[in-house]
Amino acid sequence: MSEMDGHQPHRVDRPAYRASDWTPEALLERKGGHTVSVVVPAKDEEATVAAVVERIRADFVRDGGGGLVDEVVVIDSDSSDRTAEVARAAGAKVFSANRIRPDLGSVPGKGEALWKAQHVTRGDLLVFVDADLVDWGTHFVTGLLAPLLVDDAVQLVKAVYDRPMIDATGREEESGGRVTELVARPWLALHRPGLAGVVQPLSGEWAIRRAAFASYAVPVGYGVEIAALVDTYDAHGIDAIAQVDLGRRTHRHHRHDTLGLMAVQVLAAADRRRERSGAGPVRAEETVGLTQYARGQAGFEPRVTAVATGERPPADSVGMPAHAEPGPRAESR
Ligand SMILES: O=c1ccn([C@@H]2O[C@H](COP(=O)(O)OP(=O)(O)O)[C@@H](O)[C@H]2O)c(=O)[nH]1
Ligand SMILES: O=C(O)[C@@H](COP(=O)(O)O)O[C@H]1O[C@H](CO)[C@@H](O)[C@H](O)[C@H]1O
Repeated sequence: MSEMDGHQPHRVDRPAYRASDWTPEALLERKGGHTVSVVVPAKDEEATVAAVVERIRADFVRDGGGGLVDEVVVIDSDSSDRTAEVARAAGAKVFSANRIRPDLGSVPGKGEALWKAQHVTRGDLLVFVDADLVDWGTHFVTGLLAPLLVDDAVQLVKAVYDRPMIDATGREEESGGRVTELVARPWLALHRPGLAGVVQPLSGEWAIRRAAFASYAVPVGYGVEIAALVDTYDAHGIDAIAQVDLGRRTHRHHRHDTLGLMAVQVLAAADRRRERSGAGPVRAEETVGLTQYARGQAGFEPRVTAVATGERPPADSVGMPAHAEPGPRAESR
């Protein structure tokens, strides 16, 4: 296993690593023959997309080439606002998702944007960053790239961060990641317990080797992240997945009703992969360990809860014991 600045690259079975442990300069020395495309999927993000593009370009793109990042590409999903214009003005290469490979048609969705991005980017390393970020930093890019540059075994890098929900008054009201907590983590607990160590399975900031991503089927909607995670695990094993602690991230949040739509897409993508191993229907164990996370002294610490998932047989299938009379004999006095 290679080292960077005296540190071991992060593995899922270890505490998430900190982005600050890799300097841009040290990473640039390790870049070698790699090319890096930062891809920003955007739908109606005119308020935030320019800052995302400008800050990444300013820190990592050199106009003559040779920077840590070779291109910043915005994939516009039919925005109804000025997303494409402001992104282009910020220096991004901007493509309209439905104009990429028109021979293949077009459907709305984030996964569609990321799948089509493969046809208009040239990096062998792809870094995906959402366009609606508010509280973030360009260390997101170095942190996500580092494990791919220092360890050939790593195929996918997932962001780990605090995800506070900020209300209209700017007050932090609770933690975000509602589909993560209510859909993704429970599904992983039931069907891929080996991925319980992934702190943010749906994080929208992630990096992947193009060759791996290009070998996966990609859900057209919000199932793209859970799919890439499960596909990497199934194809390359747990050691191909790294996590990096990026500190804190806030973004524009969905209303609850639209989260339902996202949940359907995450579940549909996951369920398509549930029985991939051909092992037949997954027997729900009597109890399942649900792993949840809270940030502690040493980073994100897991808390595992045994959740009862067993079932009783139909009542009419269990005969009464010979001596017992039917009726509420167990009534407490
Ligand atoms: O059809 C879509 C839906 C979403 N997005 C982008 O994908 C990212 C994540 O989407 P969203 O913010 O809706 O999800 P959340 O982060 O709130 O779960 C954002 O940059 C969106 O602009 C996109 O490019 N096309
Ligand atoms: O993590 C989640 O539960 C969802 C919703 O987050 P919030 O409840 O709005 O903070 O957000 C993530 O999931 C989406 C589906 O994978 C990704 O596309 C988003 O980028 C990511 O923020």
